[in-house]
Amino acid sequence: MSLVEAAAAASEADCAFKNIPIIDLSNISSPDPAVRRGLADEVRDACMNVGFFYVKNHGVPDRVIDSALSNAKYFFGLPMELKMKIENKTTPNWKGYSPLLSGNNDPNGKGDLQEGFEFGWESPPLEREGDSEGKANGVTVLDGKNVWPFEVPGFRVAAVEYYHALVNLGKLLFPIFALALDIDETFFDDKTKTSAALMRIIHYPDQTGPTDEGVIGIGAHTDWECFTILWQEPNIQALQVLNADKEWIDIPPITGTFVVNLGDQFARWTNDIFKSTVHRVINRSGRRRFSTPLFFGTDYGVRLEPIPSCISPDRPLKYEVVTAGEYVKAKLEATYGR
Ligand SMILES: O=C(O)CCC(=O)C(=O)O
Ligand SMILES: [Fe+2]
Repeated sequence: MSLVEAAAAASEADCAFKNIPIIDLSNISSPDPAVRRGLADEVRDACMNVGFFYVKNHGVPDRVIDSALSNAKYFFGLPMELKMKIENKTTPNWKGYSPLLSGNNDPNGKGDLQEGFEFGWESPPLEREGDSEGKANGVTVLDGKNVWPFEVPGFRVAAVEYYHALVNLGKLLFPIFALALDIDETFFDDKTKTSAALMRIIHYPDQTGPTDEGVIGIGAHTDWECFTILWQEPNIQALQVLNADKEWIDIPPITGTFVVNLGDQFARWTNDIFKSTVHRVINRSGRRRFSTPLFFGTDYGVRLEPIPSCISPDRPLKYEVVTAGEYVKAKLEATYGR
């Protein structure tokens, strides 16, 4: 069955999921093509019907996650005037700190009840603390250097180690997504040379008690890149995903997993055969919550041209072709203002 036929056969019922699949990545680097094909088939079902899946046996050590998170928690605990020294609106590339309610992912919302810290690629080894030297890959306004708080000496090293662990995982996932699309496993290699991946560390305060409907942790939105690899704080239910019946489905944290969800760039590459599914966060747990998405896109200069097998007379091209950088930049401007 062709991709377009498979997408047409994916029934409304399949997309009215009540939970999301868990995919085991133990064999992601198997030398046996049949094993990789089996994994790609699982990924393909999840991408066509849900747009979200958990991954287990992903190979990222807990120590790396814990170290980045403990530094980030210390950072978020600093006085506001210190955090605001590296506010994202003062940097040319939206890197740095974003205070509570400064971003708004849902145009119908009044602001996202979260503070965050965002950074992109930089190469280890990191020889000194503080401000970064700049991104070796930089080609567009979205690249360029990261900004780091001088007050938290271990943050940069720990966060960049975590970032690279997730970028390496993402680089293993791209060939599987390509196989799932019946294209060559190397299809994304020359489109992901500079690791156009942004990591965001997010702190959601607790939101119990009467709440303004227009203010939640992150309003209903889709992600902008190809896919997101998300770590969620254990034991706190806050993330929800919208299914085809317009029901919000809880996506609880599962120990030892990341959530992987597709974003708009994959929807554009695949003419919506891969779903970029709407999701949101509401933290009514009674505790503050942390999470870390890594948003992994194609290089900023790459045009998001649909893969030919995703177009047919019955399924004409849905999106205007733009570059990945133009797309992400427009979304950053709309979300954080400029
Ligand atoms: O915090 C989460 O669980 C999800 C965050 C998210 O959806 C985002 O930052 O795009
Ligand atoms: Fe998201």
